[in-house]
Amino acid sequence: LLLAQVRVMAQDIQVQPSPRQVNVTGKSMTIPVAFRLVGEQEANPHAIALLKQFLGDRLGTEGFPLFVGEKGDRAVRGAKRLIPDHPEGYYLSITDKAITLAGNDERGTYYAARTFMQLFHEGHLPFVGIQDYPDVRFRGVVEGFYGTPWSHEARLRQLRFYGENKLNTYIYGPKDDPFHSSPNWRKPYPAKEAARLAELVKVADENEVDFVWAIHPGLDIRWETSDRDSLMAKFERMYDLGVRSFAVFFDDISGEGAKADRQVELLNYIDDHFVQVKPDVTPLIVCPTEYNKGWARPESGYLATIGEKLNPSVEVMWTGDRVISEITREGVEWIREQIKRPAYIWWNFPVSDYVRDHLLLGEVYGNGKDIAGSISGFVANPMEWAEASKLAIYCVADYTWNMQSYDRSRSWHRAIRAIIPENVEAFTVFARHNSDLGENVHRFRREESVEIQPVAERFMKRYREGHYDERDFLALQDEFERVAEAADLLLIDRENEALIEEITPWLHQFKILGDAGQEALAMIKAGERGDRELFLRKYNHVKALRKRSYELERQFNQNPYQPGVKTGTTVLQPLVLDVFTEATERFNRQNGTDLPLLADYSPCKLTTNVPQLEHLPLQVYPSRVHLTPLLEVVKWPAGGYLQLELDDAYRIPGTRLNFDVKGDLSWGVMEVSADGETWQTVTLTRDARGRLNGKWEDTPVKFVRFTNTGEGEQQVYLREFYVVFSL
Ligand SMILES: CCCCCN1[C@H](CO)[C@@H](O)[C@@H](O)[C@@H]1CC(=O)NC
Repeated sequence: LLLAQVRVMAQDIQVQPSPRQVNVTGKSMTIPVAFRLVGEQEANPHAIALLKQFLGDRLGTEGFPLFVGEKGDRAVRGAKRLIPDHPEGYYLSITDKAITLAGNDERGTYYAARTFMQLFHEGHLPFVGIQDYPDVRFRGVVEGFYGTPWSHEARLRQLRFYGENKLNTYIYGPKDDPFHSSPNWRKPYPAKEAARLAELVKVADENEVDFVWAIHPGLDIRWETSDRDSLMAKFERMYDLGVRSFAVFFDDISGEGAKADRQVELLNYIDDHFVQVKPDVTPLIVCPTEYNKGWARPESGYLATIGEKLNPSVEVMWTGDRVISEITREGVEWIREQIKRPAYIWWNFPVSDYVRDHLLLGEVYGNGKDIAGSISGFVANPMEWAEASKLAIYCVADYTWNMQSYDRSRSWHRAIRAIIPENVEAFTVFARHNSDLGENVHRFRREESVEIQPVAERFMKRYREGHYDERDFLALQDEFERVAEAADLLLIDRENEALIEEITPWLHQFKILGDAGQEALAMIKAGERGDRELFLRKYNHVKALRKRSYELERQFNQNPYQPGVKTGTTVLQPLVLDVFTEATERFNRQNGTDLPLLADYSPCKLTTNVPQLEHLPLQVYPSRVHLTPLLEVVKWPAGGYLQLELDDAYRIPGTRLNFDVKGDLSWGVMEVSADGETWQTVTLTRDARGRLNGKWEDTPVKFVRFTNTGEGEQQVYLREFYVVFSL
């Protein structure tokens, strides 16, 4: 046995998530050529399987002793006192005599094995004593977004990723799976999907992940025993597929399904007659209809009913003070009072189904580090891009395991190394400029391009004043070069093909951004040197790049909500536009020319007095304006209006309203106006799919508005609202 000559200090211990207590002697040993497992019969079989697969042919009947087991098992009898008395806790020790992996429970042993595997790096084993356990009981991901559900392969990769990062929960709840939600929640999965779900459950088990199957019945549930029995039967079928963890989602619904006492009656029934009678089913989870403070209405008594009448063993989910929000101590203490139990956090990040043209690759920050004692779970709702979501998921794993030691920047950098170790630098450049959401209906924003932002701001200010600092110019040029380089390096990356496939449209957009940035800066230099020919070359190149960018937007990631491919929208894109505009305006003044600037205006302005519509982004095309549809129920007060003001007077060959609403739309009227004063009503006709169509072929108009002229508030789903206009 050779004592390795390297000293290993606590900070050299690269274990993810960060362990709670690490004691080192500073010494280490070379890795034994052979190990013998002690305790195989009693220890968690998944931990044993993992170790066997990892150690491979180093494993034999002779060799360095590796004791594995749970508290009480013979193999780890000596370590009993050292095992933390917490769910999923473990004690790990490496000495020159033996290695011990001792779990407080089966999952703890599995985590000890995972930590042991991480200590193998760099070819030696540090002499160490680790006592570790997670802050948050249930940690993981809720696949709960609108949009294309993750593929089967993506889900398998996710489950293995959770095993590696000590996440123990995956909640299956894709809004657009018809067997999870309406219309087929009552029906069993077809054979093929059922087999896939069974495989997911198996792989989840192997990775010590609870596979939670969620049902979303609220859109059309009837409060009768027939639907209750349908739901129970569906849970039984999922149980037969191997599912041992269940959830009921009542989010994003209105009407009958939203009634608290009915929901509670059903949930208690499920708890009493299914969860509590099965020997091996984990606590039932519910997502309430009032799932954030912004939507909680004390007068409705909804949360009070949940708090007082729902069985205490049922977990209640919560997204925070708003639908998309940072989770604070104050916020979780508030909800705990209402529901009379710690909340099970459903964190709506990095979900991007309301900003589908953006990738959210930034750091995970803003959540309190002092909330562990007040919550029972914390699951992240991800993007439809499974691999790209791993960046945030990795950080959530770090944060929920050991909050106090969580470091947002260290975690983010480690996440990138874990996901794409061969192209860390390139992906870091890409991710730091693809993290903000842009203007959105939830007004949730994230930092972006943090390092270069002050340089860009200072440069533009001084450039406009006529004396920029050359060092700032060079720093910006360098960043745009890195952008272009990163895009090309990542486009040919073959190490994580699934990731590259997801982000390829954004990589092409990123390359264009890098080139456009460099060329816009070159316009400045050409202008200063009075080199008209060079200036015009660069000017035309930037315009061509802009056009390519626009065409890319039309070609990729088409969806009815936020189609297109946005990148660097908070700092770099505006900078390119500002530099181009300023340089061109100077050139025009110096040369008496009238080179057009880039068309980046929006020919349409939205005004409304309906709160949920106030910040609705518009999708503007050459002759059409789309409102971004909303996923949630819109409360449209009497007198509430939505108005579009066009940039000129147009005829309207077609306009379409698609409000998914119970009953007719007699309470609303669509009108047009040329001056915003006198209005004419547009006749709307309902088509086969219930959508309302209208048009205005008379005198051209500038304004289109829709008003609730009825008596009371209406609740609608704003599925589609667009106006086609033509000169
Ligand atoms: C604003 C209500 C629409 C949906 C809100 N969030 C997410 C963000 O868009 C979306 O993925 C949807 O599943 C989810 C619903 C939700 O937050 N439930 C607790």
